[in-house]
Amino acid sequence: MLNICLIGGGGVGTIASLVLEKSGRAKVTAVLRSNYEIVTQKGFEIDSIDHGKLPSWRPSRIVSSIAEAVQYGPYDFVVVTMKALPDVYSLPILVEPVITKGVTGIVLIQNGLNIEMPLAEAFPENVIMSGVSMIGSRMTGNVVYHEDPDDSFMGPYIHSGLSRENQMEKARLFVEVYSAGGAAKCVLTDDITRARWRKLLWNGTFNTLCTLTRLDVGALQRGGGTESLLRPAMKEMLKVANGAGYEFPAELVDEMIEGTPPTSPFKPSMLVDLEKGNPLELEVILGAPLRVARGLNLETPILTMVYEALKIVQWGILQQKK
Ligand SMILES: NC(=O)C1=CN([C@@H]2O[C@H](COP(=O)(O)OP(=O)(O)OC[C@H]3O[C@@H](n4cnc5c(N)ncnc54)[C@H](OP(=O)(O)O)[C@@H]3O)[C@@H](O)[C@H]2O)C=CC1
Ligand SMILES: CC(C)(CO)C(=O)C(=O)O
Repeated sequence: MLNICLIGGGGVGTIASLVLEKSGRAKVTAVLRSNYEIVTQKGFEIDSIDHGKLPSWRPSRIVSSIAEAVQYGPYDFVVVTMKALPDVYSLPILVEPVITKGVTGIVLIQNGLNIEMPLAEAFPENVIMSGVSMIGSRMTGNVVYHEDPDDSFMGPYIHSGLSRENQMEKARLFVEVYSAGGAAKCVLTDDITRARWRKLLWNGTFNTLCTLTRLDVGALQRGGGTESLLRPAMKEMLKVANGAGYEFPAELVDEMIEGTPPTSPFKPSMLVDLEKGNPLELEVILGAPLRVARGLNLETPILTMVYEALKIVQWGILQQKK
């Protein structure tokens, strides 16, 4: 039985806890924050495309802080399903109390690029892995509405502190357990960064342009944004990915745009965060690839303008939070 600490009981984290517990091979201690009280009292009310309706579900244990979770360690894995916000908090400092050197695998199920790097630097004797998830799952209070299947790539972020085999083994174990819990699809990959770049083509453009215009993905296109901003921005992202050594065909841009029809009322997570007044995952979704572009001397005029504008939006959100 794996002992797992999961931090972040939102849309993704609740479904991940459920899947891990359903495997019968893991006990989850979930660290909750704003929804701690309500979930303790009522459980999570889940409506899931993969798992059906669960009126009052709880993981093995719920705690209100990482400090409280420490006593239930050591953990085989710490799963992080908070928003990736390196400009707001330091993840290595936050998780440090629940990490046992050489033992605990750290799993980041989050959007963005290079999110694993600071953890690999802080914990060179631990396996760091991450998940690129295509799930659609939203949380309000204790209510989870999971509408798109839990479909992900997971794999180790290979670093020099441990043997490659050791890192692949630990990641394989996590994927095995996650798959056993009834996730729609969970595929082990030895190149998680490639999966991250591919998803960034969508997140780096749809998420950011919808947030800037405050429009859903359909309205962004119906309003005339496809040829003026969306496609050129996605081509810039493709150029940076290719420059970084992650080759994708030019047709992938058309495929991604065609796969997101102008009739869709879908709001990307960054727009949802803006509407809730929450910080945006701007640095990992757009800042990180643009830093790669700068290092490669690649021009990204549209993405750079979008990034600079959203940095000001982020500043406004963080001022409100103070
Ligand atoms: N939702 C989706 O469909 C998808 C999301 N993703 C990615 O998955 C990641 C998670 O997203 P999502 O589940 O939607 O995010 P949510 O905002 O729904 O959930 C994040 C949770 O983390 C909690 N949290 C934040 N900081 C702490 C802390 N210090 N201690 C304990 N809990 C904390 C938040 O609590 P509080 O309420 O107190 O802020 C919140 O419950 C993101 O990187 C997102 O981009 C990827 C694909 C799809
Ligand atoms: C692509 C999508 C919708 C994941 O399912 C996403 O990652 C987001 O909204 O940020």
